[in-house]
Amino acid sequence: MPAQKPARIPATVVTGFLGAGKTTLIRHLLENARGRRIALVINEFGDLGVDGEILRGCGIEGCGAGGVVELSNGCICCAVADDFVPAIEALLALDPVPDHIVIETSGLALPQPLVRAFDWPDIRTRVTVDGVVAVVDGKALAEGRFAADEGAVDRQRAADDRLSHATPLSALFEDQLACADLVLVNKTDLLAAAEAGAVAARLAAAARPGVRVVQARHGAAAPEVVLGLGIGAEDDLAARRAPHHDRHHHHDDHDDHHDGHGGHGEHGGHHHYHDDHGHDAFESVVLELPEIADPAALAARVEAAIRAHALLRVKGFAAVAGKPMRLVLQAVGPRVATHYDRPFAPGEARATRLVAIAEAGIDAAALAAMLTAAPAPAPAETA
Ligand SMILES: Nc1nc2c(ncn2[C@@H]2O[C@H](COP(=O)(O)OP(=O)(O)OP(=O)(O)O)[C@@H](O)[C@H]2O)c(=O)[nH]1
Repeated sequence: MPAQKPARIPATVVTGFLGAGKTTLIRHLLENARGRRIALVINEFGDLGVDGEILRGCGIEGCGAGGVVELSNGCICCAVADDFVPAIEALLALDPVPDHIVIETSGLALPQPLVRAFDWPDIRTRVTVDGVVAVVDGKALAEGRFAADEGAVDRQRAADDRLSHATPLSALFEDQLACADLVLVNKTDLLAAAEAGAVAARLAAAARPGVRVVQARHGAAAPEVVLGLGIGAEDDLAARRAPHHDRHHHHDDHDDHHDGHGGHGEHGGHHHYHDDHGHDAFESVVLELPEIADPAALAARVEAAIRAHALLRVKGFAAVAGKPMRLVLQAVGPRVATHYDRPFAPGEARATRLVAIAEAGIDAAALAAMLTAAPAPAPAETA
């Protein structure tokens, strides 16, 4: 007979903007789980499944052994009852049941509708929200990338004074922060100690009173700090609303305006995130490329595309001619990084696929042309 489990399984919701380090944190938690069975629910924007792949491909023993469920739809919101409840039920049906559930939300998702989903009658009796952890890219914050005055969107906003003055970026960031029970200032390796301290102080002032702010490098926070907060977040949702909703807002229940069913464009997946004003605030474009010759040339093209199209995030995998290993490409803001993670499995397609995410209005065709443009001839290999 399986050991007696507590009445309700704790679930930790990991929120945080695109590229803040959610997957990195979760990987660290799994590496340090010490026998605790952690099940994952991964919800990504864009339909590439990169995070699940990274977590499964990490080669850590027991990594994701507690079960991994992917919700392919980037926005957990009104689609919740369709996708989310069965995902949780699948994890609850595991034998033995997981000790803890960790949910990685998409970097563009609001945590509030997800927490609300735990109020669903069939879920509520069996799972409780242990806590909401907001991972923040300390470097991006220090560089002002979430500042409320970011150009393009403000112009659009100026044309419609019904709207709040928060940009989709800053509004989303505020929402994620307002929902947090713990804030993890990540990427402090890229900051001087004083800068990191200043960012942490700013976040502590912006978060709800009493919320702990801790600093981390490469998501390295101890499981004891992140898991087991025991909050029961589903019971105090009303307190978890960002101030910008009160400034100009008239919707009775804005969270339900999110539409998880992103439209599908011609570029193999074109997702939209609707902000709470009903705009398509963000979009993703999935690009399929042939095997590439030169990782550095790909990285250079991605870097140029980030500048040209103001991309917020690019990630994916590439097959490099002559290399048995799969290349992972990651870009957050202006920086592009690549590394090889694992060999392609026998029979696995040697595909190159990238997902690019930007604020709405991106010219997907021009972006695709830019990234798929025939590269300059690769430098001749010397034997
Ligand atoms: N220098 C530095 N890089 C980091 C740190 N944490 C994560 N990264 C890198 O930042 C990139 C994004 O990290 P992820 O963990 O994938 O971020 P994420 O929040 O899961 O991203 P999305 O799922 O796309 O929203 C990766 O290239 C990481 O290796 C950190 O503390 N310092």
